[in-house]
Amino acid sequence: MAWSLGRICKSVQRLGSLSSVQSQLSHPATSGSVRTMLGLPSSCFSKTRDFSLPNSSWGPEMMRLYKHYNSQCEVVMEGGVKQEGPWRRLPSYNRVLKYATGGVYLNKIIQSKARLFTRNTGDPGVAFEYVLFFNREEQRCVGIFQAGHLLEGPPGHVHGGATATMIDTVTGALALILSGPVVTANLNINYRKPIPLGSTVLLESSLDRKEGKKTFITSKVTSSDGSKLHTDTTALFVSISFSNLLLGS
Ligand SMILES: CCCCC/C=C\C/C=C\C/C=C\C/C=C\CCCC(=O)SCCNC(=O)CCNC(=O)[C@H](O)C(C)(C)COP(=O)(O)OP(=O)(O)OC[C@H]1O[C@@H](n2cnc3c(N)ncnc32)[C@H](O)[C@@H]1OP(=O)(O)O
Repeated sequence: MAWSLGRICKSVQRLGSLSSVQSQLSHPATSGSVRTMLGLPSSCFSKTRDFSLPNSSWGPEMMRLYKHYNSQCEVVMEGGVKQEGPWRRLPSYNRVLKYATGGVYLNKIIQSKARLFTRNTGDPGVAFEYVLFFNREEQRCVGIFQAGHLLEGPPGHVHGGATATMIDTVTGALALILSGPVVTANLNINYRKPIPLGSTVLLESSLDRKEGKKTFITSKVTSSDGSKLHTDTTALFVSISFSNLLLGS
């Protein structure tokens, strides 16, 4: 059933409430948490597969880092009492809003087939495999990224655009959590060392500063053991009126 524009805008106004985003992120992630986080009913979402959970394509390094951060999402206290840890895993779906991004004016086929392009391959492991974790206290996000063989740029290495996509994803997620609806205004990437295809790398992003509508985030990509610097980045996100985005203006 198609959504009326009024209903979409109403939901989006709730999305604009940073406190609701923050309060949801202060609770353990569940499959429905993003829905609740965005203040949208389930009919606004398409597939519910959470792509940030391990699958058979994840290699040993990807699993090691995943377990490292995931184990810090919940800590067991004396007496076996479980308590929230410093990190939250961020669930990830291939479509957040069925009718987002000017979608109300788009061709219905485009609307129904549109997918988040980092999550649009059927076969696990061939392109972007990643999971994001958020640390509220430290105001930072980490991404663990395993680069599949379809992301080749220079022979045997990851395409710089694919790396930029992952940097945008991790810095964008942090900006969104900290500032509400934003768009990337500037992404300044220094490529220091190529990333071998098939390898797992760590993306770390942290808040530099906020100035009015602007949120500045810094980020680096390293090898999974942190010994090799692949990129360093500064990013600027600008707060937007989310309803303008939906209306296509
Ligand atoms: C995108 C949806 C966001 C919401 C998503 C919701 C749910 C998502 C859930 C999960 C997320 C899943 C995946 C997310 C993954 C990655 C995130 C991807 C994000 C993107 O991939 S997003 C697409 C690419 N992105 C664009 O498509 C932007 C096009 N662009 C514009 O929409 C405008 O250009 C805008 C709004 C940027 C500026 O609007 P404007 O021109 O009206 O300027 P405005 O006055 O508002 O600027 C205020 C202050 O920013 C300064 N400023 C502006 N631009 C600057 C620049 N480039 N360099 C330096 N400073 C700049 C001004 O100088 C002023 O500074 P001051 O206040 O100091 O004067």
